[in-house]
Amino acid sequence: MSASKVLIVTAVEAEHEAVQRGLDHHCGFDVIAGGVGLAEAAASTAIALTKDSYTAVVSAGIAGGFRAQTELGSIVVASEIWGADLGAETNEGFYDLEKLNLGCSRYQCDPLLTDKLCTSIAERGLKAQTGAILTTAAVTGTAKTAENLAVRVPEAKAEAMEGFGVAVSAQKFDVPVFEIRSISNFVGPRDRDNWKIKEALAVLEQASNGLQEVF
Ligand SMILES: O=C(O)c1cccc(C(=O)CC[C@H]2O[C@@H](n3cnc4c(=O)[nH]cnc43)[C@H](O)[C@@H]2O)c1
Repeated sequence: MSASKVLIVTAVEAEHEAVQRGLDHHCGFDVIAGGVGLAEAAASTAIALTKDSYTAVVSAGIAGGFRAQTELGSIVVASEIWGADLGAETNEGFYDLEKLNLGCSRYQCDPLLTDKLCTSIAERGLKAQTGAILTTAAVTGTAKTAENLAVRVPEAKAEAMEGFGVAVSAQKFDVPVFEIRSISNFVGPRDRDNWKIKEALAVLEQASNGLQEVF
C-alpha cells in the first residue's frame, strides 16, 4: 500500500501555523495557506495538486457555526461540502445547480474516514461532530440570511469560504476531499468583536493532531 501524502489547505497564515503546530511530524503532510475565498482556494489547491501526488486533500480553518447546531470552540468535520451560493434565486426559492441541471454544488466526504477523523479529534478532548459545511462567498451578516441557509440546508453545521473550492480541485484530480473547521463565531448578525479567533486557532491546532491517526 503506497504511503499516504495529505495536502492541507488553509485560508490564512495564522491557520497554516496552527495546523503546522498541531502536527507532531510533518512527513506525509503538506500544509499551504491557499488564500481567502473559494476561487483562491481552488486555484491554490489545483496548483499544489499539479506539483505532487496526494492521497487526500483537507480544507482546514476557522468557521462560523449555526447557533442551534454548534458551540464556539468545537470542531465540525464535513460529511458534505456545499457550494451554497451556486445556483439561482427564484420566486419559488433557491435553485441549486442540481435543480438547474447545471452541475454539482455539493460533495460527499468518505463517511468512514470522516467518522474516524471525528472520533480521533474527540479523543483529544474536543467537542467534535460531523455535518454539512457550507461554502459561501461572503460571511453571513444578518439573522435573515442565517435563517434562510438553515432552512435550505437543515443539516448545515458550519459556514466558511474555501471548502467547496478545495473540493472542486480535488475532484478534478480524483483525490478524496475532507474539511475540518473550528468554530470561531456564530452565523448570523455581524458581531466581529465577539469572534473567538485565538481560541478557535488553538482548537484547530489540537484537532490537526488527530489527522495523523487517520491518514
Ligand atoms: O467582518 C470582519 O470584519 C471580519 C474580520 C475578520 C475576518 C473576517 C472574515 O471574513 C474571515 C473569513 C475567513 O474566516 C473563515 N470564517 C470564519 N467565520 C466565518 C463565517 O461565519 N462565515 C464564513 N467564513 C468564516 C472563512 O473561511 C475565511 O477564511 C471578517
